[in-house]
Amino acid sequence: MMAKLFRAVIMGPPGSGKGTISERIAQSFGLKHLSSGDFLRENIAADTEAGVLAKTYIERGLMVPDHVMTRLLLPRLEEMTRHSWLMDGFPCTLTQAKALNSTCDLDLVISLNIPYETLKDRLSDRWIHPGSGRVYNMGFNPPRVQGRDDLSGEPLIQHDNDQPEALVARLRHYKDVAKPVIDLYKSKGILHTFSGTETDKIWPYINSLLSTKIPSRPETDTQHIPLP
Ligand SMILES: Nc1ncnc2c1ncn2[C@@H]1O[C@H](COP(=O)(O)OP(=O)(O)OP(=O)(O)O)[C@@H](O)[C@H]1O
Ligand SMILES: Nc1nc2c(ncn2[C@@H]2O[C@H](COP(=O)(O)OP(=O)(O)O)[C@@H](O)[C@H]2O)c(=O)[nH]1
Repeated sequence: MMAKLFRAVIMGPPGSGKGTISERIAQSFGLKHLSSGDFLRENIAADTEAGVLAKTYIERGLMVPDHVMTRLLLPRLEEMTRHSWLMDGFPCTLTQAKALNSTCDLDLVISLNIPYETLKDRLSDRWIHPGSGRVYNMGFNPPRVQGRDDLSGEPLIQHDNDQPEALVARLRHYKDVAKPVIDLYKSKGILHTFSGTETDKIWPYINSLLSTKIPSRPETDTQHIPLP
């Protein structure tokens, strides 16, 4: 059991490696990796009222409105009083960040700062297993069988909005909405920014930062567990 509960958020533009790094953190430090995208997909699959609503936005390549996100996520976080977690994909906006603030005290925020050319290259080569949200990259972490998810064997797909034509608008939007969130966490003294073009080079810095903040690693809690 961890001595003290630890709550962290990872932020960054599309393709910056949030999901990839979150998995490593979950494996190394035993935090639960919570992903807003996974949580939305679960709600969509379960046909919940919020899931049906969220789907109409996601299908159009739009962000889900703040009130839908907070209504979905905050009650689940409130249930996790006995767990340490790392949240990936939430908060995205200042409204979401303020709502999260009223629910819990964050210990740390990781912000990934990755050059545009790198994001473009990675995303144009990102393949996704739509059922689980597992991601692959044909150069960096290819699936064992080309075009197939490692666990289910189901086909992988690419998202239109990962292609360069959509990326510029997505990045501009990310910068606009994320800036006040980053400023908020900076003013609280909990923001740690990591820059670079390769996850494998950034990872040791994140690893050593977290090693100073999370002394022990529980033997349980080692898997990626999407929100229930
Ligand atoms: N915090 C959030 N606020 C609003 N919409 C969200 C949020 N998190 C996820 N979404 C919606 O769910 C979709 C899927 O999210 P997910 O994080 O899996 O993928 P993504 O958009 O490809 O992000 P990234 O490229 O950064 O991994 C998003 O495109 C967006 O429409
Ligand atoms: N070439 C390369 N690809 C990477 C690297 N890190 C992550 N990726 C891939 O880049 C894509 C985006 O990473 P992901 O973790 O999904 O980023 P997110 O959108 O911020 O969650 C995925 O296809 C990853 O497999 C890296 O250092 N080099």
